[in-house]
Amino acid sequence: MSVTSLSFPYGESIRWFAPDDLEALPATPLTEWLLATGSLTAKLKSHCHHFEVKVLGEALLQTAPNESQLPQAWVREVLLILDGTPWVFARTLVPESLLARCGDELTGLGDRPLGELLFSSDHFTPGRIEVAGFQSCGTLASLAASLGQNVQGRLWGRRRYFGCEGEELTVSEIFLPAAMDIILSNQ
Ligand SMILES: C=C(O[C@@H]1C=C(C(=O)O)C=C[C@H]1O)C(=O)O
Repeated sequence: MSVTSLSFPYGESIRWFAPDDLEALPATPLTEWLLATGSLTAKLKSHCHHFEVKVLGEALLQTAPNESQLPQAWVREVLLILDGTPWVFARTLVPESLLARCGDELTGLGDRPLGELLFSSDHFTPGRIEVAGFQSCGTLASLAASLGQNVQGRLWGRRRYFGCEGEELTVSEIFLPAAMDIILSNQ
């Protein structure tokens, strides 16, 4: 699968909301995925025979506008691929101050799922979940198109906070059109 002629980073500036602050959440099957509190990796693996993490890029970068109070962070962007179909675009932001304490674990993941670290290590505590439904007119739509998935209408995603020694890293997970079609066809 040739991912795209675009280049990392792909993340867009997305306005996130607490679930209760949204006027409407999407259909129940998708909302269940958005609000699931366990590892998304584990949940995705239960829906496929072959699970793959494709790393799109990792680097210390400036954060997107309105994305973080931090001017820059360690950014990891991946595609989570089920039986050859990209289901999720994920973007993780790690504060530099956190890198100094547990950076090796986070920056040395490679194509191992981040969730296997976050949900196995005592260093990290899963925190609050925010949700967003947005019209992507930027790099995420282009990325999806390059994957043969055309964005029709809104994309839905979530942003989760993971605490570590008084700091927080964030993991944003955007469900791509192919995933939304499959999830919503199970209504
Ligand atoms: C946070 C998790 O890790 C998953 C794996 C990611 C990665 O490898 O970069 C990013 C987002 C997650 O969907 C999880 O499994 O819940």
